[in-house]
Amino acid sequence: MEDKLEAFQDFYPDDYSHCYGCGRLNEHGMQIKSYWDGEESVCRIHPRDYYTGGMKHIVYGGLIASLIDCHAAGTAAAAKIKELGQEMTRETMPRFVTANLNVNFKAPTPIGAEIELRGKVLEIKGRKVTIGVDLIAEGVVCAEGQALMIQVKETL
Ligand SMILES: CCCCCCCCCCCCCCCC(=O)SCCNC(=O)CCNC(=O)[C@H](O)C(C)(C)COP(=O)(O)OP(=O)(O)OC[C@H]1O[C@@H](n2cnc3c(N)ncnc32)[C@H](O)[C@@H]1OP(=O)(O)O
Repeated sequence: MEDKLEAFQDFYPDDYSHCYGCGRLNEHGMQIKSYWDGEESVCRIHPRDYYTGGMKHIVYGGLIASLIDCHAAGTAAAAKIKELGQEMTRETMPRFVTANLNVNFKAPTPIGAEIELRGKVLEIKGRKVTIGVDLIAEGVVCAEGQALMIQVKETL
């Protein structure tokens, strides 16, 4: 039976599915999955307990940045295809890479808690899509990110 495709990342073609954060074909990666939830995008993940940041009970900041980055990349692709009025398919899904990423770390992110990433499309300007992402754990916004994603030219 064919796999059911539904997360944004499921629509990345095989050649583009090796990202450590979001590539479904990277067996060592986090394989995050992002979805629409109304006008926002959402991703939920339980990072493994060895992603510690200095102290045993705190998530590593680089991992937090990676999660925000990959959720923003998926959201940018999904937002662009929505703007074009097209369906997500492996043939049509545009590919975006990060040109700029800013993360504000607001509170320690506890290890062991489910992390929720909520993305908002802030601007779509041609190939440039700006996404804001809140990273939430135990009801607290632990980090806020903003990413400028650029659609790669060969996928236009
Ligand atoms: C490349 C091949 C790999 C393909 C893979 C695809 C993978 C799809 C699967 C998903 C995977 C997800 C992965 C997670 C997200 C990463 O982690 S991606 C990895 C980290 N990011 C990178 O490696 C990107 C490295 N940088 C680059 O390749 C190129 O600089 C970029 C970002 C593609 C831009 O190059 P370009 O297409 O030649 O852009 P260019 O025409 O110069 O500029 C376009 C516009 O963007 C603006 N711009 C460009 N860079 C910046 C910047 N840093 N700051 C502000 N504005 C900027 C320009 O000013 C310009 O604006 P306008 O004049 O149009 O208003």
